[in-house]
Amino acid sequence: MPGIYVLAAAGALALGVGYVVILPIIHYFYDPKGFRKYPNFAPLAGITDLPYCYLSSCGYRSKDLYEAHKNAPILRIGPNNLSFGRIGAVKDIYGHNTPCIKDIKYAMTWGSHTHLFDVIDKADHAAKRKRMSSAFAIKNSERWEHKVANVTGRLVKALDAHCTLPLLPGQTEPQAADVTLDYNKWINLFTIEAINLIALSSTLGLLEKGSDEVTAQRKDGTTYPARYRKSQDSTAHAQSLFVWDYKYFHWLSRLSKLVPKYRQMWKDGEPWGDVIYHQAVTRLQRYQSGEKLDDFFSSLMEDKAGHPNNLEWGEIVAEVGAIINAGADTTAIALTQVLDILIRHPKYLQRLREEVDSTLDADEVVAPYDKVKNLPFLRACLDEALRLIPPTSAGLPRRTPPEGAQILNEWIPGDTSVSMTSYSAHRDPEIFPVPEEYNPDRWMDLDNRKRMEPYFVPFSTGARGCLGRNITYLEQTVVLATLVHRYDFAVPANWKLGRFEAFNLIMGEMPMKIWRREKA
Ligand code: HEM
Repeated sequence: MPGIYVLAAAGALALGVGYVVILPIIHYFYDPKGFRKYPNFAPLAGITDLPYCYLSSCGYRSKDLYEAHKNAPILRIGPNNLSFGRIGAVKDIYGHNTPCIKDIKYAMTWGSHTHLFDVIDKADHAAKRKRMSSAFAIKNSERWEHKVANVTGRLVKALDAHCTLPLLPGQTEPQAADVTLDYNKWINLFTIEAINLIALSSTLGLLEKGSDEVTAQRKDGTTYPARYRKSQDSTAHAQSLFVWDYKYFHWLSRLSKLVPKYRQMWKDGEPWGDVIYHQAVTRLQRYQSGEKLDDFFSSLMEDKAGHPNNLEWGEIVAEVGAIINAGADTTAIALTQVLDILIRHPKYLQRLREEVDSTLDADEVVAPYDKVKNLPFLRACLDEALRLIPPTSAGLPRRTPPEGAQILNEWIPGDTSVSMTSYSAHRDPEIFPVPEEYNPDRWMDLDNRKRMEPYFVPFSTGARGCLGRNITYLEQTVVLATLVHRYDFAVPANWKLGRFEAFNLIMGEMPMKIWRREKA
């Protein structure tokens, strides 16, 4: 009798191995889509998605892909997954007329309801986008300037408390005791507060307590303390390692919990859903008590004429999550990078200061948006940083329609996963000469700007392009102008900003000495 069990177990094992290993190998040689003509990004990429998962654990996936694309316009990065490395692919994959839709990668992390960011179906997306787009329109975004000014004022108060005396004449490096600030931490607290105020009229008090500790709430109503940024980043980090293998994502996620490092990562990420839920419930209670507030939540609940949208509660929670998720870390990454780059390019920092100083009064604390929104060099500095290191550098996965699609003059069969990184797009030397150089001047000539803009895709492009563009420029413009007007900065010698690419980049600490400028 035991022999039968052994035989059955051996049979099951053989079937399992056949399914997981042998079938993909047969499929690779059978090659129904003709993908073997494309170079593999890694030796086994035609057979399994695991090499791409491995690449995701290495640090900066998009940068590595860019290097690999130098000799190959199209790379096979998984059995059914092609990466494009020439700029013409941007329009074909992401442009307004693309037949491609978001790939099933987005469905891997669906909750009970889809939201604006992860919905795949075109009609469902159009309905969601229409509901939210008036709130995101430039006129409305600018209406929220007072919210951005409020949070910037609170950031200034916190930074003032970290100020030290100016560097001595001739001193180029800060003393260790003067490095009082992790700028990246504070700018994250700023963007979390800003998006929660804009989206939900909520103030979390993070800039006052200097930490990301908030309340999380389970579906049964019980609450517990949680870390906002840590749970958001850990979720993003853990998901980004395995999500590229659509077939085995859930298995790999479970298996990874056997490794202490990943188990801890998933655990740290657990409160994220409950953090969002608490924010949504708190705002709903205010809505139900009749408070009239000017924020995104109001657009979710009612249309412009004040008629109820009658969304299911699960969808409301999902949309709240999408906005506060998409709207904070991206802007924090941009603001961290641009300051880091400017500190390393003092001549541009000086030019920016002169431009900002020429429009702000010496004692003005928070830069009024009206005064700084059209400063050309300020915008050039921001755009050049977004070009050089896009906060979302990643190849955003799209899926060709069943009948296939023409990409980069190649016919790509249906239901294929396709992508191009903005990191590569921004390095096309024909469009952006000397692409590795930080050169804000390339944005100063209007004709040149017009020529580059179609290929400048930090916010992606087309129907699925970023809706929060106006809001992030509002935040970035006000904050950067305020900071360079009021402070001077120095970072330790030999220190380098750390980056890990999850879906967006996750930035390391930015240790800094900060002091008030004499004239401000
Ligand atoms: C520097 C800042 C930002 C960058 C670099 C950025 C980048 C992007 C990118 C690349 C996408 C496309 C993602 C994809 O196809 O998977 C996107 C979509 C989106 N972003 Fe942003 N974003 C930024 C700020 C914001 C802000 C502040 C908000 C909200 C207030 C926001 C809300 C959204 C939403 C809702 C979508 C989904 C749009 C749709 O699918 O219709 N983003 N963003």
